[in-house]
Amino acid sequence: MDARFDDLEDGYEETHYTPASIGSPSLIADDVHVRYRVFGGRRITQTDQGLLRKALNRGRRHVGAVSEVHAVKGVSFVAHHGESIGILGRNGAGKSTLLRALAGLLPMAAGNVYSAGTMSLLGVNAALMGSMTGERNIMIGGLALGLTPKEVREKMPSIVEFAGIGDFVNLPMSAYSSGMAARLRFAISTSVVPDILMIDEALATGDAEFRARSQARVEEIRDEAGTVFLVSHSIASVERMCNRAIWLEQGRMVMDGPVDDVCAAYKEATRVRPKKK
Ligand SMILES: Nc1ncnc2c1ncn2[C@@H]1O[C@H](COP(=O)(O)OP(=O)(O)OP(=O)(O)O)[C@@H](O)[C@H]1O
Repeated sequence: MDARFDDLEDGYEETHYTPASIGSPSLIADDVHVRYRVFGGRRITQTDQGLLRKALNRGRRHVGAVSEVHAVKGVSFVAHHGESIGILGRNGAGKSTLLRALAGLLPMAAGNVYSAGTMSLLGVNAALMGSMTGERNIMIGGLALGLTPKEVREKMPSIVEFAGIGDFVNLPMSAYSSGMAARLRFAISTSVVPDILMIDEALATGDAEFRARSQARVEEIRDEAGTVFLVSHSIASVERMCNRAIWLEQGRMVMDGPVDDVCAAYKEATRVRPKKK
């Protein structure tokens, strides 16, 4: 067991949760591990200086220590159609890494992910191009989601309306506010109902009205028997939008269960207690 994991109060054990009324499995994560390799970051010692000189003489590009961050450590669960699963955890717990690995965007060091159906990851960094107009981004995004040019053109007005960007659609996205860009990203990514929608903090931006509309869209997707994953620092968002939650701590799954139980346990564990005098 990871030494720092012992610090967790009450020592929650990993659980394997199967909801009472479920659809068929949509995604299975089996003992998923993700490691990042990090170059540099250590104080240069005299030995390193010697190595550095040698490496430079040989014209190598990467010099310095290589270390590893074991960001996700053996996470397993089964997600079902019709479930909306919140992923909770403190900064650096491995939430975004897990989501990207589930979406197939990061290589896994070990383990497997099996999924049934199309996946769409909606993140703060989802690629839209600043130098292109909103219209062009909608076209490219739509094609990337598997629509034909004709289908994208048909959906264009509803995407623009949902995003609430009006005439800005004809301007380069570099002229958009961050909220407008986030709304357009959300509108494009959900214009085709994916079987599995993964949302990484993307709902944190936008005003109250847009948050309500995006929540309704997420519910629609869930109701169409899709599966939704939501990474958020807002426990309230997870409670509002999810029926199940997974809590990660330092890359490990601490708890998986009904959203109210997991949120209550997470709140209790992360509560700031006044120091005893
Ligand atoms: N590209 C990267 N290279 C090296 N280490 C990384 C990289 N991305 C993340 N990490 C490390 O992996 C661990 C998990 O990071 P991750 O971003 O998945 O956590 P998170 O729970 O989403 O955090 P946050 O809530 O702060 O967004 C952290 O220790 C982080 O420092």
